[in-house]
Amino acid sequence: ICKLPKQETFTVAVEGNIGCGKSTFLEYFKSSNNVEVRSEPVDLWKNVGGWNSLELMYKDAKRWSLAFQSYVQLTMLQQHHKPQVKPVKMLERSVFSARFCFVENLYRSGCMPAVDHAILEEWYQWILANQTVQLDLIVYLRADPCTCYERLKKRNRQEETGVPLDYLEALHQLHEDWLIHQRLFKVPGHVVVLDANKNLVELQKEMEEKRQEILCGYF
Ligand SMILES: Cc1cc2cn([C@H]3C[C@H](O)[C@@H](CO)O3)c(=O)nc2[nH]1
Repeated sequence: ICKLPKQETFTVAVEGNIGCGKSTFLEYFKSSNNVEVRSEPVDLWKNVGGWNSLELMYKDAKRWSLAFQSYVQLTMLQQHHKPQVKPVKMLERSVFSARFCFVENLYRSGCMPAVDHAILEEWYQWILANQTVQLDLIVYLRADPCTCYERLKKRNRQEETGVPLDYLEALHQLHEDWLIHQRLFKVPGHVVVLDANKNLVELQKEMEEKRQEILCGYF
């Protein structure tokens, strides 16, 4: 068996590209009675004071990505900080993927003005310095961009209808740099990689095999 880390609570973040299968993964772990799952607050992003900030960002990233990503930052922080009842807290993405994948992608692709990026970066540095953002393990659902693109199309989320394959390719590269090559940014905690190209049945088998590693977080 594996040993639970000495701290009484254990935080796992499920990371991966758009359409990689995170919701399926979270569904699977929802059934465990010692895990509490915190899905991405997409509904908040789609309705903040009556505005759909997600749609605005996809429609005009230059104008709205700072607004959207700063709201993502706030809501993700709230997810990190909601008091935990069960021993394992499983987050869908984190403040880390917000910064290293999504914000980085918007900035590098020229969709986010440098001043907006600089302001978000200050927020991020302050949060890391002043807030205890606990993260013990990252589960990386690693899938090819084309697989994600097929699933994104099938899911057919209204705000994502204009997302091109190369957007997913850029996000894929940033996830790989962050979680596999670990060149640019330090990864918090330990990374468990699952092959999310697999279909549901095969992926469930892999999740079962790695369940101990994911839930007990032995390193
Ligand atoms: C942390 C974080 C999650 C996240 C999701 N998204 C987008 C990708 C999907 O279209 C949608 C739901 O994940 O939100 C984003 O643009 N920036 C983000 N940052």
